[in-house]
Amino acid sequence: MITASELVKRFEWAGQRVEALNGINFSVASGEVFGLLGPNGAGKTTTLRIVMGLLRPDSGYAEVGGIRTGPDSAAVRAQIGMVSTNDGVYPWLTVREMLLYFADLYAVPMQLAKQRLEQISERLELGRFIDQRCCTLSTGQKQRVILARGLMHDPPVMLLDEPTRGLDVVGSQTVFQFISHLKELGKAVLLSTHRLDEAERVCDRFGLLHRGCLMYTGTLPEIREATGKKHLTEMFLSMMHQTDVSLHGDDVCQPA
Ligand SMILES: Nc1ncnc2c1ncn2[C@@H]1O[C@H](COP(=O)(O)OP(=O)(O)OP(=O)(O)O)[C@@H](O)[C@H]1O
Repeated sequence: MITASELVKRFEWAGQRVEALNGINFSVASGEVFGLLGPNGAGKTTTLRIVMGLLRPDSGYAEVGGIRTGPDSAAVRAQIGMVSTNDGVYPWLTVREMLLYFADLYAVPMQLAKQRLEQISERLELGRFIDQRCCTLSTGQKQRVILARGLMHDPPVMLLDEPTRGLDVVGSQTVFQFISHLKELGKAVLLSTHRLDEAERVCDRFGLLHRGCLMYTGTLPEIREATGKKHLTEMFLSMMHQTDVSLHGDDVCQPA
């Protein structure tokens, strides 16, 4: 459902060149949760933005449902629900108004949108604050609304960029239960997170990203075998140590 092929992205900033992605490859099938894990600045958000079609790669490509993504690919965006903590909610609309407005933007018929709203509201427990203005919501409530918004047009693909950022344990738990639910619905889910413990529970496969390189890709047993480490946290630390050593005086990292 999602394919990333040899994605390369560089940024120029204040005369400095940043190699945000160095030719990464992965795929995510329907009904699969793929965890894109990496430290700050590894290139996770850049990857998600390319898949969403918000950024154009310098080379390589991303496809969703067999269609190349890019800033002009409205057909691709209709297939994707994007959840990012940077997304604002409309402060003066109530939760209900905002979710129905987003359904309308995606041309979902009003009757169907209302049905979806009811189902999603039940699943994410929005009922208590659904008629409250978004500016009055707590961080956790707002995040549940953002998750709901990504689902109003029932897309086959969900991109979740740090969906638990700023949430407490209970809020994070709700989000991860929601991700399991997306999997049951047969969605292809691309998840970027720092919550390695939760990722270990909910993801089917992983990509360990560091400095724009996908160092390891596979199921947990496959990455365990490749790294000789049991838990994601240990794999993660070992990967960072290895690349820090190999990057000394060099700008190119070597995926394993
Ligand atoms: N628009 C931009 N202009 C310049 N540099 C950028 C831009 N967007 C991203 N970068 C750089 O590209 C690299 C990857 O950034 P990205 O946001 O993809 O990382 P990330 O893995 O999502 O990090 P985090 O976990 O901190 O959110 C970083 O060095 C970042 O500073």
